[in-house]
Order: sequence, then C-alpha cells, then structure tokens
Amino acid sequence: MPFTLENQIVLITGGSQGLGTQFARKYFKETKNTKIIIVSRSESKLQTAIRSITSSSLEENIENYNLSNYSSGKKVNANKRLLYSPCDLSDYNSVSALLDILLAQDLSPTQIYLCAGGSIPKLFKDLTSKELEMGVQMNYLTSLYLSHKIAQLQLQSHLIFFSSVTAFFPFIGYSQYAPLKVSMKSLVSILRQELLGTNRISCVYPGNFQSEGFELEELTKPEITREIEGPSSPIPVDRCCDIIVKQLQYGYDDITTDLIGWLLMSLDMGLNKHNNNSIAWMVQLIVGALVNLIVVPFYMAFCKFQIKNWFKKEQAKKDLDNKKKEQ
Ligand SMILES: NC(=O)C1=CN([C@@H]2O[C@H](COP(=O)(O)OP(=O)(O)OC[C@H]3O[C@@H](n4cnc5c(N)ncnc54)[C@H](OP(=O)(O)O)[C@@H]3O)[C@@H](O)[C@H]2O)C=CC1
Ligand SMILES: CCCCCCCCCCCCCCCC(=O)[C@@H](N)CO
Repeated sequence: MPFTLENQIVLITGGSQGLGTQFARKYFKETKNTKIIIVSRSESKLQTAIRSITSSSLEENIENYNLSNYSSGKKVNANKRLLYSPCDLSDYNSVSALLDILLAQDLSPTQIYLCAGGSIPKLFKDLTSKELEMGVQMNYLTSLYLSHKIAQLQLQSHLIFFSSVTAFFPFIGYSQYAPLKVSMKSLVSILRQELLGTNRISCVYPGNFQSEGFELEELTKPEITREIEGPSSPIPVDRCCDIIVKQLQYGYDDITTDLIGWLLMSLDMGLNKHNNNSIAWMVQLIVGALVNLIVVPFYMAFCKFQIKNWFKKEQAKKDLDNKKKEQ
C-alpha cells in the first residue's frame, strides 16, 4: 500500500516539540482530511505546539483540542483535525487509557510516529540513577508499551519507530541512550516477523538534527562525544522531517537522514536489512562489506587513540586544577 499523508489518522508521540511537532505541522498544512493527535507528558507543551501549528490566537479555547475532554458521550467534532492528549507513555495503564479514548472516538490510528525519546550525554559514571531510569523510560518503554497495545488490539497501523545512528555505532557519552536505541532496532526486527502482513513497520535512524532535545543534550555532552559525532552536523528539523517522509513514500522502511547515517547503516546490514530487496539495498550491502573490511579496523584504532588522548587531557586539566587549589 503506497504511503500517503492524506486521509489518515496520525498519532504522534513526542509531539509537543522537535521532530514530533514538525510531523504534525506537515500533516496539518499539507492535507485536508487527515486527523492528527499529538501526545506527550506535558499539557502546556502540547498546547504551545497546537498554537504554533495552527498559528491560532491565544484567545481561542485551547481545551477544544484536548482529546481527554471528550468522552464516549461527547464526540469530537468531525472537522476537528488536530487534537492533543497528555499521556506518560512510559506508564502502561496510561497508554491503555489513551487507546481506549482513541477507539471510543473512532480515531483508530492508521499511522503512528513513535518520536518520544531523548538523551542525556554524559560519561557513564557521571550519570545519576534517575537519569539512567529516564533513558529506559523515554527511549524504550514509550515505544514498547504503545506498540504492544497496537499488537494486542490487532490494529493495522503503520508503525514508524525512531532509533538513532548511535544504534549502528554506540560510542562514548551515550550510555544513557544508545543501548535503548539498539533495543529499538532489535524490537523492530522481531515485530517485522510477528506482525508480518498486518502492520507496516518502519524504523528511522536519524543523525543529528536541530530540536529542543538536541539543544538540551549539548549542555552535558562531553567534548569527545561531540568530536566523534562531528560528521553528523545537525540539520534543520523540517528538512529531517521531509527526508523521512520522502523515504517512506519511496517505500523504504530502514531510514537514515544523512550520509554518515547511511554509511554506518551499511556497516550494520546483517540479517535484518533484507526487507526491501532493491538496487539501493544491494549497493549499501556492497559498500558496507568493503568499508567493514578496509576502513573500519583503521578507524577504530584512530577512535581509540582519540579517546585515550581525551582522557589524558582531562586528567591533565584535573591535575592543574588540584595544583591551583593547593597553592
Ligand atoms: N535530535 C536529534 O539529534 C536526534 C533525535 N533522535 C530521536 O528522534 C526522536 C525525536 O527527537 P527530538 O525531536 O530531538 O525530541 P525532543 O527531545 O525534542 O522531544 C522529545 C519528545 O518526547 C516526549 N516525551 C519524552 N518522554 C515521554 C514520555 N514518557 N511519554 C510521552 N512523551 C514523552 C517529550 O514531551 P514531554 O516532555 O512533554 O513528555 C517531547 O515531546 C527521539 O526519539 C530522539 O531520540 C535520534 C537521533 C538524533
Ligand atoms: C567507516 C567508519 C566511519 C565512522 C565515522 C563515525 C562518525 C560517527 C557519527 C555519529 C553520529 C551520531 C549522531 C547521533 C544522533 C543522536 O542520536 C543524538 N543527537 C541523540 O539525540
């Protein structure tokens, strides 16, 4: 079935900012009949997103957009195309309640963008237990619980998961985040087998793009992490959104958003990238095999040198600070 924006019911998690809001904006502006529901924990952020998408004045009663205000007795107005619903998707019961409301309002989603996620880049030893827990909740449980409910309800939604380039190459500074994005890749592979024939399942592996989340992670990102991810300079969020939609329209289901992401995915083809036998896939497979053989051993030696050097510089800085304190 061809991928279209029109005549859909689109559920977007992580829709209160960043890429999620951008998808909602694109559907709202480029379609006439598609209904869009944005979900995240914070009602105020969702309302801000609604106002920015509809460029509606502050006076308009924003509560009219709140799906939670409608019960089975009070139906959503048929011409209401944009709605929001506060929901902590890392809480299973909240996810169940969200789906109950959607089904009661005849809003069974045809497309679901599982954008909720985010990272706190730090060295592993510097992370707090709360930050570790948040990493699992935001980057795995939010997608796990929602896709589990979709599978149990046997809804035939097109599921679009969001992993990251770090799933192909987890590296220093992303211990709170990358392991969960690798888990996302693994879950997608299994669901493609278990939901074969009922759900189209896509997985996006973005490189860096500008968003509120990206700005936040820059605050704690170790310099060595920034150095390694240098080749993935952040692209505008609208460009990232358009790249993803274009590839979905081409029929691709393993999607990257920049060249380095494509290259790193080529190194990770394995048993799970054979779901769209095409020339593009063949080229990527051959490039990956050659680069794995010829470039990767040298790059990994260089990367190890970079990291060792960085630790030496950090230690020198600490020794200098200690000397100053002693004087
Ligand atoms: N920006 C980048 O460079 C990259 C991002 N990605 C991935 O792309 C996706 C979108 O990224 P980006 O736009 O930067 O995201 P942001 O960090 O800007 O926004 C994250 C969104 O997730 C929501 N969210 C977080 N936790 C929960 C929860 N428990 N339940 C419901 N909603 C939740 C937040 O809303 P609220 O706080 O209201 O809950 C917010 O809307 C993420 O999965 C991210 O990991 C991948 C590679 C690069
Ligand atoms: C042949 C070998 C060449 C290897 C080159 C290595 C280059 C690594 C680029 C990594 C880019 C990581 C982007 C992370 C985006 C993300 O998920 C975070 N912003 C969190 O949101």
